[in-house]
Amino acid sequence: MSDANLVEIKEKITAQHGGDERQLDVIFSDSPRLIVEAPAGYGKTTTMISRIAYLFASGQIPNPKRILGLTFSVNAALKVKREVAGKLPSLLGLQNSPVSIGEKVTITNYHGFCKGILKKYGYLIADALRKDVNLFRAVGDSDIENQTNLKTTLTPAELQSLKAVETDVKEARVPDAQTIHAYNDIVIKKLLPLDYITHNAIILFVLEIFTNYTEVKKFYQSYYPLIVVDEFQDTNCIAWKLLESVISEQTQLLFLGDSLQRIYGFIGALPDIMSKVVDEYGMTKVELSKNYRFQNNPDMLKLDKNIRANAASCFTPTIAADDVAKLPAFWGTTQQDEAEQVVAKVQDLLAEENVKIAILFRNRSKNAEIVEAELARNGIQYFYGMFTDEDSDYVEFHNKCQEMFIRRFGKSKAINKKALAAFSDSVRTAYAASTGKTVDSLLKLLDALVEKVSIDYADLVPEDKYTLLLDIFENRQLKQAMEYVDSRVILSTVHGAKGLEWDYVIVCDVEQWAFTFICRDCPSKSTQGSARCRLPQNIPTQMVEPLLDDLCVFYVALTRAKKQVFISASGERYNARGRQFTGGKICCFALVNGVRLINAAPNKSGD
Ligand SMILES: Nc1ncnc2c1ncn2[C@@H]1O[C@H](COP(=O)(O)OP(=O)(O)OP(=O)(O)O)[C@@H](O)[C@H]1O
Repeated sequence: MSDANLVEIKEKITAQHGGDERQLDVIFSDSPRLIVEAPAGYGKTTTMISRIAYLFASGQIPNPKRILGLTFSVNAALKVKREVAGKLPSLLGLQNSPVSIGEKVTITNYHGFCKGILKKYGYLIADALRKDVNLFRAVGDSDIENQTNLKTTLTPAELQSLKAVETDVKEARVPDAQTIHAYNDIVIKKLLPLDYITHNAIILFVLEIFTNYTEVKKFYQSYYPLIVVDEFQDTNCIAWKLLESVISEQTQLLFLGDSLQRIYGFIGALPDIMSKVVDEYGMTKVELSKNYRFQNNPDMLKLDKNIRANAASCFTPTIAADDVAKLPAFWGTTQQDEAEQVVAKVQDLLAEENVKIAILFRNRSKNAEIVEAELARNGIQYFYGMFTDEDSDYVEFHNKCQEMFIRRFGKSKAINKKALAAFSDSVRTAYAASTGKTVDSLLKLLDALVEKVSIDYADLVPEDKYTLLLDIFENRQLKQAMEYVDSRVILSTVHGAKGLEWDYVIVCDVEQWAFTFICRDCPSKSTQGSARCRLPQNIPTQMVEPLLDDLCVFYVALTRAKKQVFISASGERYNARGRQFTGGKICCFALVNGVRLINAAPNKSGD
């Protein structure tokens, strides 16, 4: 490429980024190993997309090498791939489709990456893997016991071995080579013959191949001279081991993430991975400087900054009076009172044209049902998205979809609009006798997803459509299709809302014992007399880590709002078993240094 062309490409990217110097430093960097840590909305994903597009457009990926881009889900990967493809025509003056960039860039998630390797080399450890790995039904290890045919084929000792590895992964301990081999052996001998594979095995098979066949590992190390990872904070221990296996001394790295958005600690996301890799891999750390999501709302900017300052200083930041963020809040004496205020606000906000609102809860509970009933009573249409990954209806629906999908499209992969519509009809028929609202919502999500793939993703090759849909079913990701649902109001858990955004967000039940359970260890838990719960001056050591984990969930909830977030709480709450408690208080997270609650009721102000 000529210098003039390179200058032109750089100028175009600079203009697209509005001259944001920090972002441009990352995009045009010569540094081989970069880690970008930045809060929600600072443009991490946007920067990653431009970096890939720049390297591609400026011809910096020599044939036959590729960039490996890893994201949290195949859905996110697909969006990145489409956006890179979308940028290239303006940079190169050529038409590029996601298919043609696919020759230079592999963008997928950890499981997708491993499946690609197993398709080529799986036969090295199991003959059964000569068959397309996508034809096996993938199950979570914790789900094995719920599948009668799997439970009966495994001896108690084998089941125990599989579970022990699952526990290791959840607790961020990498199993050793011998344990991995023993685990894989059970899956190969007992589960593959029944056409099942486990989520962990998809990665552990590859780790075993890399251990036993170093030439295969070396091939991947040289095939991917640059590895880019988005949402790096959610990498778990086996995914990290996999990544380490494909990093050679020469590999260039770009990791992007935000340690305060790590909300999957409970399933094994490594606690300090963002800081750990800086030294271990000699990475240059870059911080982005501008929040684009909240750029038009000074209070949201302050809120973001101050919550982060609390996390960084173990809740002892010094914040000037001028910098304190106002956070609009509702307080109800009862749950019904809280629900009425939330719904009145929703009605108020809906007057704005095309506005989208999320009502978020930490968990599914009777509290959420009361808000839901109030929405219904006021005739407000809403989408019920209160899923949790462990919910049996939710898991079972994904398993069913996966099974029916593989049966229908596994061999032919002939996916077109008509076939997909027929597929979602057949799932609907399979659930004809079901009356539960979870299944009802899941059927709507399936329709929305199928429509998205049929219309917006019509240009994808059938193989890519197959991979996308199968990944969503395998990894219980239908909740991510909430962004395609045609509903102005959505009820969701915070975990379900990860990576999504709405104009307005109301976070409900921000109460002691409801939003967090660290209260158990808290010396302030029994203080009487105020409707607010403050953190103790000296936080007990055992409380710090769980406190920060829960603060991450609060932070993710707050930062899903593009225009404004509200919180609500009440003196009454119900626990998971429906038991009623009174005398509740607003959770300490909403009262940390640098946050001032203001009355969110329309036309009112003041504390
Ligand atoms: N340089 C820029 N100029 C204008 N808009 C930008 C710029 N960078 C990012 N944005 C916009 O800001 C919003 C947030 O960007 P992006 O999703 O990349 O942030 P993020 O850091 O990945 O956020 P999160 O951590 O929540 O996933 C997007 O709407 C994006 O288009």
